[in-house]
Amino acid sequence: MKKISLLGATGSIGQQTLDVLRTHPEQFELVAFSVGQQVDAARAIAREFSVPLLSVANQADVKALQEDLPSTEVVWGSEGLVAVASESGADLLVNAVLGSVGLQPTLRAIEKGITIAIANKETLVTAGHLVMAAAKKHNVAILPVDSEHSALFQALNGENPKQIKKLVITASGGSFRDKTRAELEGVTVQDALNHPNWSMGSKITIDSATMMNKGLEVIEAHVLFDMPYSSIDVVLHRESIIHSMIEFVDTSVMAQLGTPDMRVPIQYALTYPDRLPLPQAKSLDLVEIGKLHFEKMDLERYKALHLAIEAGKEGGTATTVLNAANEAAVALFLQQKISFLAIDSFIEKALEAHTVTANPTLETILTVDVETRRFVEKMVH
Ligand SMILES: NC(=O)C1=CN([C@@H]2O[C@H](COP(=O)(O)OP(=O)(O)OC[C@H]3O[C@@H](n4cnc5c(N)ncnc54)[C@H](OP(=O)(O)O)[C@@H]3O)[C@@H](O)[C@H]2O)C=CC1
Ligand SMILES: CC(=O)[C@@H](O)[C@H](O)COP(=O)(O)O
Ligand SMILES: [Mn+2]
Repeated sequence: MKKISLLGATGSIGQQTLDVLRTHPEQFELVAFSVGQQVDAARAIAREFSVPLLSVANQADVKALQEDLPSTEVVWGSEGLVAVASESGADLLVNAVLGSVGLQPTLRAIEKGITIAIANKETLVTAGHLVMAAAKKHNVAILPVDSEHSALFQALNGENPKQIKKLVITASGGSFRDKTRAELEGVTVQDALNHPNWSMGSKITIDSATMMNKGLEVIEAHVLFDMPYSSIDVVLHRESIIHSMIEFVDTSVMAQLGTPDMRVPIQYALTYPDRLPLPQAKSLDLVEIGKLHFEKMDLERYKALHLAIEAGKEGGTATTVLNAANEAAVALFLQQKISFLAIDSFIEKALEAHTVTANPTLETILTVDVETRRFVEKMVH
């Protein structure tokens, strides 16, 4: 039995992780999990999987949950996330929490030698150098869950990374892929949440619509595969069937394909290097699909992708600012306090106002993260 801890159990990735655990009860044991606000769902998960450790976001929820769940220790807040990640005796942490709040639990789990299955891309964007250095020091595997990075990892399949010529990351184009930039004036939250191919949490769905998701993924690929930005391409592929590709030095291209279903990369990270059947996933039928389409990515149309690539090239705290500004701006858009087009202009302003620190410490990253969120929030008041 592999012991699993799960950050973000009530989210889109968290729920699909639980679905994988339900499919293979003989393989996996859930030893700890966290939620944010959804305490009723937490109660149900703790009971269904008989979980000994649970963390919630708010201290106010602890007492009632503890009374209802006598066999579960209930903890809370940022220390609670660290406890779930690193103090539950897990063999593997699935980090499916949203945002850079996932950074410290990830670092603490790595220090304990726990394998990391990472969906939480914000952690790799805000402080990828710290995560990868810690993983190297403690000889811990960082297994990608994000569909594109899982695809790259599967396409690489243990071959020598030095023989990669370039990575090609595919992008669906998001909710507004058929609109010009001028047509984005006045689009609503509801319009933006209507992703053509994937059912995901709100924040990442907005990131897909701005194309910041692909920007974060380019940085994530740079961090995970140690590739220069000049060797990472993005191509628009509206069907989301090819999840990404690697071109090797001899021009041979390895791609990973499949119906868009996050349970596949989630399960692969849980079972790696083995595979297990996943009966609920639909087999790919290329004849039924007929045609796959590819288009050049327009960096003027998708300003957020351009900002992300530039921040990635700059390095240091530039990606911390990019991520924190994006998290804050997307939250404001979801609260209908700013327009869709304000998202990338707020991020641009935050980047312009920031003086980059190279090779930042954890303390610097946490400070820059907080300051950037304040900077963005002040722009609406
Ligand atoms: N959804 C997808 O298909 C994909 C997602 N990802 C990445 O995976 C991560 C999760 O995405 P997704 O599942 O869509 O997100 P969701 O919004 O669906 O879920 C987020 C989870 O994190 C919890 N959470 C949010 N904020 C906090 C906080 N401050 N403290 C503690 N817990 C918190 C939520 O708790 P609650 O709901 O109880 O408040 C929930 O369990 C993101 O980094 C995303 O980019 C990557 C690839 C694909
Ligand atoms: C499922 C997944 O990995 C998402 O990150 C997905 O890639 C979003 O789609 P686009 O950002 O390509 O629209
Ligand atoms: Mn992705």
